Amino acid sequence: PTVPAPDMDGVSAALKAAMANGAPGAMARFTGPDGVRTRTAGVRDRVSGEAMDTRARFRIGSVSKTFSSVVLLQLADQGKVELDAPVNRYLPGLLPDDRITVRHLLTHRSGLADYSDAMFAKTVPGFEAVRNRVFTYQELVDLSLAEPRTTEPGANYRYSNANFVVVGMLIEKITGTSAAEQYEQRIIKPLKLRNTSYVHPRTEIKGLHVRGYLHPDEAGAPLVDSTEQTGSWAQTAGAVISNPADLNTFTTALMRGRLLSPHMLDAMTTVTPTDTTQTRFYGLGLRRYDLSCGTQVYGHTGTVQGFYTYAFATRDGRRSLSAMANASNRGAVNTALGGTLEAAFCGKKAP
Ligand SMILES: C[C@@H](NC(=O)[C@@H](C)NC(=O)CCCC[C@H](NC(=O)C[NH3+])C(=O)[O-])C(=O)O
Repeated sequence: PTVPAPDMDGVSAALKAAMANGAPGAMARFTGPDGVRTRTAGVRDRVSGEAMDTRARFRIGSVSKTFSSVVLLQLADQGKVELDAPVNRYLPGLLPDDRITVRHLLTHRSGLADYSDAMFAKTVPGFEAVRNRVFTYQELVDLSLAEPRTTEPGANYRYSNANFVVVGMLIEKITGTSAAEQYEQRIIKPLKLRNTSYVHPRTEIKGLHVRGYLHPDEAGAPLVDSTEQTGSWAQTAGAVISNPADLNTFTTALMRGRLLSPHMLDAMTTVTPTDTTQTRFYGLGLRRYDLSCGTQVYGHTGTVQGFYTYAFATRDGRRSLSAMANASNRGAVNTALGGTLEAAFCGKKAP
């Protein structure tokens, strides 16, 4: 069946809207049956004034959760972990409730509180306090367990970074190697993602990269260059670095069944609603957005200091889009950037 061509003017308009709302720059890369289309706006570095560049690397935030989910689901495919088993079977005594299962982590239904809410209640002080800190997984889990749980296990969707920190612990316990090693072996090398890395706790982004800018809570206060950070507060929940081409390669390979068995990919894309709009859903470490033209796209969003990211593909993997704006703590930028999805996947609005 023919699919609508991407509305790249609409994509550009969304990037410009992201800038108008406070991003120094933004970019998008669409991959489809007619090839690759890219658009950029503004700068990747406010000091040098160097233009945004779709080859440049950046922090992808929670798109990392989909990388972590793929690794764990590959282990499930290999029979090394059972999704409906208690987490405590693999990490004895870690969680105070044996009813919390591996699947509850991947669907954000564990009830484990998100420690990042308190950590970043004051945006810039919170960031400055952790940007050079190295946390153990256990320290992050302890921060979560210090707060009340947010739901009975399995009862409600409650997004939490803690879930994917525990996923990182599971990956390392089950494989006996680091998450970095597992990303490399199972995703980065097989897909030849030459601009994707997990360098936690190193703070710099190697090679050609975008600088990210954090908006302070106080109106009118100067932007904070948040490019260098350990990302240790997020780790397997948000510390992967990538670029638009690699993200499109990743989401399309995932949807085309190159990373998981058909059974496991079906499990991953089996979703439940995350809100009452009936257009936003979550599966296993994967979001589904239902667009106005009826197209359903699968992937993840990312928010990390200085960077907003969208990385989505159609279920058949024939079309993908990744978009990034180098600002954060500015919801209007994130919303504007999200406009790239409708433009790219639904095409030009009928006149
Ligand atoms: C929601 C998003 N989640 C993620 O990407 C994870 C890794 N990021 C967060 O939890 C946001 C942490 C605060 C960022 C900071 N905000 C504040 O400090 C607010 N006081 C900022 O905006 O940079 C997702 O799944 O799409």
